[in-house]
Amino acid sequence: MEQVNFMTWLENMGLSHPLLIAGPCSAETEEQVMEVAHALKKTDATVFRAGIWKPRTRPGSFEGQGGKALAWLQRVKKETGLLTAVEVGNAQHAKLALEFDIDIIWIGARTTVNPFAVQEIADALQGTEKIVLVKNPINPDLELWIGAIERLHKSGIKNLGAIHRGFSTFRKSKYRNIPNWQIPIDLKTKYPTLPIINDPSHICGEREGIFDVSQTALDLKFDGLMIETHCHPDEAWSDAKQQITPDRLIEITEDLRVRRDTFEKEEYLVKLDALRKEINAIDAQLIEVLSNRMNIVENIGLVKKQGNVAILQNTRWQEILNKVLEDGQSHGLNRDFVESVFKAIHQESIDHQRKIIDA
Ligand SMILES: C=C(O[C@@H]1C=C(C(=O)O)C=C[C@H]1O)C(=O)O
Repeated sequence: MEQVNFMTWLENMGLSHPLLIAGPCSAETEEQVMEVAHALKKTDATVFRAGIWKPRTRPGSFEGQGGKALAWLQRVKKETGLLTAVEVGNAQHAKLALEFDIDIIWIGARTTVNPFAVQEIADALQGTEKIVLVKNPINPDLELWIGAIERLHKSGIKNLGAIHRGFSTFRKSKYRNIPNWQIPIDLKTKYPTLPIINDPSHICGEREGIFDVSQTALDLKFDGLMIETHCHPDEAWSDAKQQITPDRLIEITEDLRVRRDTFEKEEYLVKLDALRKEINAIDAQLIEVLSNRMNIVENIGLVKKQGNVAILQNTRWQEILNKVLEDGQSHGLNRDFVESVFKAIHQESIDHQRKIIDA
């Protein structure tokens, strides 16, 4: 995909703050949709979202009102001036969204994982001037996310963007979908102008964490937020726990801080420069230390080869891991961080020893 300015559609909105997309998880009734939309007029929201085709994990949950809710969204636009956004899961949905003049069409996380479905949607939307956003796939796979965006781009769709809604995990976590911030950062590195919207509602899966995740997103220079909003969240037909009221949305956006891209004052730049030099020196030391460690690991590999002993020595590895976790804690380092660093080191040690033993 060539580097074009993907930011144009967002710049054309002329906003003085990050883009805010808000609205209920699901369009339930025409009254509910209109009530939320009118309440959102007093917030910073520019776009009204509502799910009308809901991919549910198991049958029997509310699966959305389907095509008939598209007319309700048209009424939202007419009465409130808000732009409208829906999720599409197949080509038929995409065609209907175009027919009903929906402004923003997004591809859901469960659809992004399937290149066949994405291609069919890209074909249905071919050449559209509408804004098309791609949610990250449920699994932490940057290439799959990029692939979906590229399919749309190849279909002549210029007004593109991404939505970061977090990733499924088997690990216990305070999030419903772990953010894995490095993945959207990698996407931004590859396509610097591609707008990325953060979806704290799906990352958190509950109301409490929404402010913190939104602030993190703004600190990482995300271009907007998509926050599920409902006038009576506890009575919502889907995802009741993660929806907030329009009043709470106002409180959150008032408290959020938008940071500058770069420092304006020289004195800060001087301080920053000195600290960055220290970081550079420490990074050089880290590389040196890691390389020394691998040399010793390789020597152990030679001994193992002579003795015909297996690479993995789990008792020793557990002893190391427990020791570093303890040391890490006393140095104020996050446990998950220390664990993932040392697991990566252990994996690399195994790879180095394999080269020695299998040589
Ligand atoms: C280096 C060794 O080989 C493997 C790698 C380890 C490490 O990187 O610290 C620890 C145990 C082994 O699974 C070893 O046996 O000590």
